[in-house]
Amino acid sequence: MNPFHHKDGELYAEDVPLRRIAEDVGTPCYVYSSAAITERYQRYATSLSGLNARIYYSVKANSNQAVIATLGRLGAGADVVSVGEMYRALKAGIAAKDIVFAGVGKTRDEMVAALQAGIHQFNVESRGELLTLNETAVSLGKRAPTVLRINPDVDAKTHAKISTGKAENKFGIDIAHAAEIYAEAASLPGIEIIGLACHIGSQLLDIAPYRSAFAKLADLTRQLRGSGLTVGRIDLGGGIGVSYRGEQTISIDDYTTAVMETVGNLGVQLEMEPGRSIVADAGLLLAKVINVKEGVSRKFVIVDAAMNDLIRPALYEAYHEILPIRAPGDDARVERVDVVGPICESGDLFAEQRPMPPVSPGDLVAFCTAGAYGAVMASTYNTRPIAPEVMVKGGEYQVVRPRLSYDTMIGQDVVPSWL
Ligand SMILES: Cc1ncc(COP(=O)(O)O)c(C=O)c1O
Ligand SMILES: N[C@@H](CCCC[NH3+])C(=O)O
Repeated sequence: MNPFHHKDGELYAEDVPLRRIAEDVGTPCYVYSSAAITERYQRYATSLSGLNARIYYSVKANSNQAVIATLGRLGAGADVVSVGEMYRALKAGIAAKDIVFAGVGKTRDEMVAALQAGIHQFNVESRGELLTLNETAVSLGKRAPTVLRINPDVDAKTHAKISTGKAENKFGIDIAHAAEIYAEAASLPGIEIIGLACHIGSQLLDIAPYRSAFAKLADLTRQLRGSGLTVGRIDLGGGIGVSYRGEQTISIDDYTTAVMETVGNLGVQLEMEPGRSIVADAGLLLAKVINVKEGVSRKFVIVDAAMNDLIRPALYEAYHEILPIRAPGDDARVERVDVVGPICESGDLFAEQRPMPPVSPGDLVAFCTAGAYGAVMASTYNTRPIAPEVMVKGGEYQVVRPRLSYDTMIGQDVVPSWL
């Protein structure tokens, strides 16, 4: 289902006209569809239902508590990468026993907080981290439930900045060192070593890298078991890509087949950490055209959203479809424009030479597929308030994070008395 659709010439989110949200909440603002989030999650749950598998929603993709709570109520756990995310997940109603803590640089304080909370699992990414976790757990009289995140040295064939499974990436324990470190983990009093994990990257469009990574984990599992070690769990990470501009992506059923054919007969508990594929196309960024400027060589559409609200185009040259809220008529002209924000950087560019129906100041536009890695990556650069977030359910909507006020932003600075 597409939660965003034109009706009577206007773009709606479920049963709510986006124009009404813009008038009520102001722009820019993020809008999420709870029906779409629910449906995206259910697709995973249904497809994986024949397997011994559990879904830990990757909170980094969209950590609004309304989103986490929606997924928690459907049965998802949470994959977090900081204690801040752990606190958010807990506050949104996810139990500590349903939280997985991944990340390449967990601090000792974070380990203490997660051990005291009693989380489900630590995904450990290096020998140094393993030893620190051991010491920390022993000092608290606890054992840390642990899986080792393996770097399988597989090319995920995605953008270099979001590829995580090659040996040159900072993530995970090199597969060549995995057996030795796993055996060491099994000997440590503060570590309960349970299994393995991997996550080879984000926005994967091809199933082949998954197959080779999972096959490597299956071989490693057999090798470890051959040396008398126990491997009871494998966390397969996230990464399934979404279609930003009509590209073909991996179907969840094909993914499930690849899982079954590689690690499905090892008798282990399986875990997945999807983020983007659950929330990306369940959200959009709503903005207003401030001005249309005719340059010598180009036409610029200047909108009130900027790279501080949605950084993906500036950071990864990512494509987001831009839809006018008023549906263009059949005979509408199309013109090539640069869509830019008001920030003082030439990189504050959402789209270059994009064919679009003509728009005028005051018109509303939507940046599509912005539910993942949108609001969570926002900043206050240029002292721009963080955009509010709105969740829609059927004909209802609610602001799930208000716009940050200027007073809140500016009020945090302290001018030293000794100046
Ligand atoms: C360890 C880990 N798990 C899960 C995810 C979620 O990935 P995605 O949003 O691509 O599904 C990420 C982000 O890439 C990650 O680093
Ligand atoms: N921020 C990235 C995804 C990073 C995935 C996190 N490991 C994006 O917007 O595509």
